[in-house]
Amino acid sequence: MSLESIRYERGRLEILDQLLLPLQTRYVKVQGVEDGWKVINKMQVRGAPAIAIVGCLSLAIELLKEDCSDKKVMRQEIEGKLNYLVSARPTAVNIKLAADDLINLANSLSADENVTANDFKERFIKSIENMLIKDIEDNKAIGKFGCEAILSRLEGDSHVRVLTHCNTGSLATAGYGTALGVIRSLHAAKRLEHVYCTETRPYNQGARLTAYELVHEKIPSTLIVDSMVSALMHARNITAVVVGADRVAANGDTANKIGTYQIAIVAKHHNVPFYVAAPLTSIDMALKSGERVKIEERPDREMTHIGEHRIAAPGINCWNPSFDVTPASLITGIITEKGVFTPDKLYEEVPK
Ligand SMILES: CSC[C@H]1O[C@H](OP(=O)(O)O)[C@H](O)[C@@H]1O
Repeated sequence: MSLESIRYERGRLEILDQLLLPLQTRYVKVQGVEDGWKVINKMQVRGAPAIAIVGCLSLAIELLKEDCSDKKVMRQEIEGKLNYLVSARPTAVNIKLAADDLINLANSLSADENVTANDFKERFIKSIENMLIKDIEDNKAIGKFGCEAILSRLEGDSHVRVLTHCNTGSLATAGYGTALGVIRSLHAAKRLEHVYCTETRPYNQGARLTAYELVHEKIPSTLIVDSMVSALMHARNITAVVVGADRVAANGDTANKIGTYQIAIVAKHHNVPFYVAAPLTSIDMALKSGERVKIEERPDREMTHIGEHRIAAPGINCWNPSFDVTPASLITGIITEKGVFTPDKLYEEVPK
């Protein structure tokens, strides 16, 4: 079993085709930005951080092959290719923020007369490669802070039962994961009694990917159908819910996988703390609230079929939004690599 969603060395990028998991482990070569756009849009690679990292690495691969001596031309091409990559999926903000940072870097390298075209290329590609390392460091810090936050609400050394949704692990990031990173940290601290993961229809990130990661690491876990969340909270004493994020607005409203909003409502009803785990690269401080988040709608076939097998009546209309927005009022805390913030304090307290 491989949990490495991204395989990269300079000049070579492969991604684990997550459409084939858990039954097949197959890596797909990414040889430029067109390949990068395709594997993101088809969800062969998915997860807000992984989308940003793979998209930018696909640009690094393409740039390395180019023999360009004109920095201004390079800068222009970089901007165009990054804007193209951002268009692959609209809801997660990570790739947009990464593109903005990289365009700013390209502008400053292009304007600096002491920087040669080769220096430009080297420093630009290095900046993208650093995203891989930083993402894992951020996730380890998220795991630590999230573990501390959940345990701080308990007395003694009791063990916790956690519910999570979708996939936020090594298959959604460069490694370790965000919400699943919190779960890994609780497990490492020997304080995790059990984790429940939802199947997360229709792409089944939970049943196919999160379950895959949990089984691989022998973390005590149970898969539940999305519609079981209320019954689970009624029947089992769930300590906390921890989910990921695709775009957190400045007021703490959070866009995440479809179904997150209703889990937050059920958690509120049962007085179960509801945490969002997300790196700062998932926080869109330019967005005042979740009202205006663009929610991606995906093809009907992702609902009506599992693989080649049709499971819905031919001719039925479908509505397939890939995300929903959980209002800040339902969120206990936002766990980042810089600490845990209540939604009302996020804008003023998160380091800019
Ligand atoms: C670590 S962020 C993962 C985030 O992305 C997932 O969406 P998708 O699988 O469509 O890329 C889901 O919303 C997760 O919470």
